[in-house]
Amino acid sequence: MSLTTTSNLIDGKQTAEDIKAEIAAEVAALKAAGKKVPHLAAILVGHDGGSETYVRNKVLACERVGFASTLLRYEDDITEAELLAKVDELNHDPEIDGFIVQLPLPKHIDPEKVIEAIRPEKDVDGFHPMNIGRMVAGLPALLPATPSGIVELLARQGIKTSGKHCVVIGRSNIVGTPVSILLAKNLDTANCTVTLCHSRTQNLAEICRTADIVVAAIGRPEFVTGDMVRPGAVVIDVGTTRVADATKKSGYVLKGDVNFAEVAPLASAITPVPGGVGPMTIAMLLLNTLRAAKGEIYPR
Ligand SMILES: Nc1nc2c(c(=O)[nH]1)N[C@@H](CN(C=O)c1ccc(C(=O)N[C@@H](CCC(=O)O)C(=O)O)cc1)CN2
Ligand SMILES: [Mg+2]
Repeated sequence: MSLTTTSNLIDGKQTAEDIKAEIAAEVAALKAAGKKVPHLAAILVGHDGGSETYVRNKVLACERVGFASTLLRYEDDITEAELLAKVDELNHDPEIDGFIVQLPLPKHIDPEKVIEAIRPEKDVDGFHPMNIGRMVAGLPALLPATPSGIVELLARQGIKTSGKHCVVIGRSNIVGTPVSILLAKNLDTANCTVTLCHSRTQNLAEICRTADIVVAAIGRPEFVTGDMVRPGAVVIDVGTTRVADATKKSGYVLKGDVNFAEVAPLASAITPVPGGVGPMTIAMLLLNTLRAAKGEIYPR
């Protein structure tokens, strides 16, 4: 049987819609019970095109599920001290259940310092060391959205992970490192044997070919080529790089970290870009906001 058909596509967009419908039903129930609806705030610094899109989509997603949302925009000359003061205001604002600071930040601002300044119970990105530490320890935590979105996507597609060899390419704090930890956890939706590869890994292609599941999160367009993937592997593409293309109205095309034309015919299942992991990131952010509002992880 040929695997070259679209039947091996993992529809992250639809899965994210399903999750949003579940969240919307919970919000409707909260409303019906006379309770406050969850309120997400987002801080956006500067005018990066990708960040503008992602934050806009986060605000639209809040509307979709019935959350309140607040967007706080600052120019890219905001000082680190000023930004930390805004974070502190949100930390102490009883109306706000959770908030994010969109990354990347301008070079003069230390993202680690900003992330550490967010109260863990409002850290709906799941980036604070307290949430990362709790995740590593297997304690209830607000989990980082893209990693938990990948695990959820595999689970909802019925893709078996237990005992499988998963090769993660990329060790960022946002995706590669946390997803490698999550996938190795003793959970029904994980239980993988994980190899974490990065820019210094030797024999990367060879290691990749041993994978049952490849997670490409290296931020290099079309890095994973056909010769790196074992026929029948599951391929999860986290990359969303805007590559200049004068023939497009937008001036760019969106490229994943996987050479889709080469890899899709080999893979038993593969996420597209767009429409794969990206929408799951936003759905899981909403889920974290609901959890924060309900005090599920850190009781109020
Ligand atoms: N504070 C945060 N900053 C960043 C995060 C994050 O989780 N929190 N992750 C990425 C960007 N990101 C979310 O913020 C994100 C990236 C991509 C998508 C997405 O839906 N992509 C679409 C395509 C959209 C487009 O046209 O560009 C897709 O893949 O279908 C959502 C969220 C870095 N920063
Ligand atoms: Mg995607």
